Amino acid sequence: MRIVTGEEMASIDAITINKIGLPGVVLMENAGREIARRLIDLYGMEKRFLLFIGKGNNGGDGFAVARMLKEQGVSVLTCIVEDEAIFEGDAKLHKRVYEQSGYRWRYWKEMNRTWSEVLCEVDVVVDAMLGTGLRGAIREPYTSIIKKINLADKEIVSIDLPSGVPAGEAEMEGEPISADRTFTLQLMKLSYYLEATKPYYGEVETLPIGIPPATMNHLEAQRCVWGKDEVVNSWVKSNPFAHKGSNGRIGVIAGSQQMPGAAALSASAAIRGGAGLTTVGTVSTAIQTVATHVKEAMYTAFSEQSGLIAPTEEELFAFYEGKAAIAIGPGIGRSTRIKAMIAHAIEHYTGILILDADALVYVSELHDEVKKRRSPLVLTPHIGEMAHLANESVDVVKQYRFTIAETYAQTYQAHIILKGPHTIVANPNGGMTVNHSGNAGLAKGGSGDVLTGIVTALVARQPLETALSTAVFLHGHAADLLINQGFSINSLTPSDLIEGLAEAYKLCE
Ligand SMILES: NC(=O)C1=CN([C@@H]2O[C@H](COP(=O)(O)OP(=O)(O)OC[C@H]3O[C@@H](n4cnc5c(N)ncnc54)[C@H](OP(=O)(O)O)[C@@H]3O)[C@@H](O)[C@H]2O)[C@@H](O)CC1
Ligand SMILES: Nc1ncnc2c1ncn2[C@@H]1O[C@H](COP(=O)(O)OP(=O)(O)O)[C@@H](O)[C@H]1O
Ligand SMILES: [K+]
Repeated sequence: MRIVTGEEMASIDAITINKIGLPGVVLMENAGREIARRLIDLYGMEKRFLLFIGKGNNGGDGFAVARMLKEQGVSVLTCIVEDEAIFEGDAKLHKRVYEQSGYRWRYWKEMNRTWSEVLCEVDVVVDAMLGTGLRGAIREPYTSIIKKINLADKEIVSIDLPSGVPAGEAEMEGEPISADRTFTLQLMKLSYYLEATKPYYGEVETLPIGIPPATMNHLEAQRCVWGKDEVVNSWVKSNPFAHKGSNGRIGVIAGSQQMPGAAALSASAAIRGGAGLTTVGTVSTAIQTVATHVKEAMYTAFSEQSGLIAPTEEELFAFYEGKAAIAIGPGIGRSTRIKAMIAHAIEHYTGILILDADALVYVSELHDEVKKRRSPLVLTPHIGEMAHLANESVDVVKQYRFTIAETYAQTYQAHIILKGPHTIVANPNGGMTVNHSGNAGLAKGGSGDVLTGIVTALVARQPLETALSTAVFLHGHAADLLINQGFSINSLTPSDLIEGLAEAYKLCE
């Protein structure tokens, strides 16, 4: 499913109406029917509804919902927010149909006088005030009404968007509706995936309103949800005659004297993640520790300096030999020799190169080398690392994570896995996916090392772009399954996660 901004949704609506020829009033009728059906499913026939109607098309949806609820005998109070509001187009037609059906509405100004009595008569507030047409700071009378609704201690259901929440990356200006539930129409809205705006949505359900997929081909940004269906449908089954070599020879350059664990986590995750042959390149002291935990891997002891790897050029070329993918970063630490190694890999390694953690620190100093690279490069930053790469503040990256990941991926022709809740995968061709698995149990040192292992294993045996999105999904899915099996969010560990992959991978098999 696509993820869109308000402007993109408006262009899709316009193509549906003007080119495909499906009138806007039909879309509104569809929205009304779907929402009324879901409201009755969820709350039953006995609950009393109060609908707030804005003067744009979001309000038009509201009239359609109110009419359909009333037709079925449900109790509905309908309130037009703006005094003397002039309705136009599709919203005007739905207002007229509502009125001609014999149903009444009141203005807010009048309802406000008896607000406490009104509240005693209703159970659920339905917010059809502002949708994708919101521009700038929330104005009166919406500001005061939103405040009153939020304070009313009633169940709140928003249509399309919680009123006052922008659909895209624009910053929120003013207090929006704090919904318990949002029925978003046809496509997911981008602000659902942003830290500042997601909490206002409550539970989200996407309802179809009859917009054909052909109306979306013109969109420059190709953002899609990556969930179970996408994982299963894109999975390329392994050949039953596969051997360890054909299942992917990969390398993990990770760990140091101080941090051998990072190498163990990445390597075990790669092995559990399906890699045929995994070689770990690290310092000799780490090998002793890691090898007792990761028995299936092979090991290369690199030259070292002060407890950190400092591989020679010969050692690096030998390590690259025959490997479909190599990940560099977890626990390697920082030094000029490490920077030289990253530069070398970017320039000379011709397989799929994955850079994570400490390796990312040097990428912003190696942007010229990155631009010259012709083989695939995957970067796996969390928000802080992305801020460093893009030379922006963490707050800016949080607010504009889609734009920043997309721009970076296109500028440097790199695949970006921007981690966090709803991890984004941005590909150099402009395609982006947003992950729908995972939970706060992953917010623990080492979870990223596990992801790197899974990514490295999968890119060696699945098509690159789907491998990245699927690796992110399976990482989160393993965490979700463990929580369902009774693990607590607080005590979940990256090692549990690696064990959990066995169950998570069943989805694909
Ligand atoms: N036929 C269709 O196209 C379909 C559309 N659909 C539905 O329509 C929604 C989009 O409709 P839309 O574009 O009319 O905008 P909408 O969200 O109702 O708001 C516009 C109104 O808000 C006002 N306003 C703006 N900013 C404001 C602010 N800061 N503070 C206060 N007021 C502000 C603005 O006032 P103005 O600035 O023009 O005076 C105008 O009156 C979409 O979310 C979906 O629900 C679906 O049914 C499918 C078919
Ligand atoms: N609250 C959360 N919900 C979902 N996923 C999360 C959450 N917090 C962290 N994660 C995931 O856990 C991983 C953490 O990676 P990273 O920040 O690199 O940590 P580490 O330092 O452990 O390597 C990422 O895949 C991230 O998407
Ligand atoms: K709304």
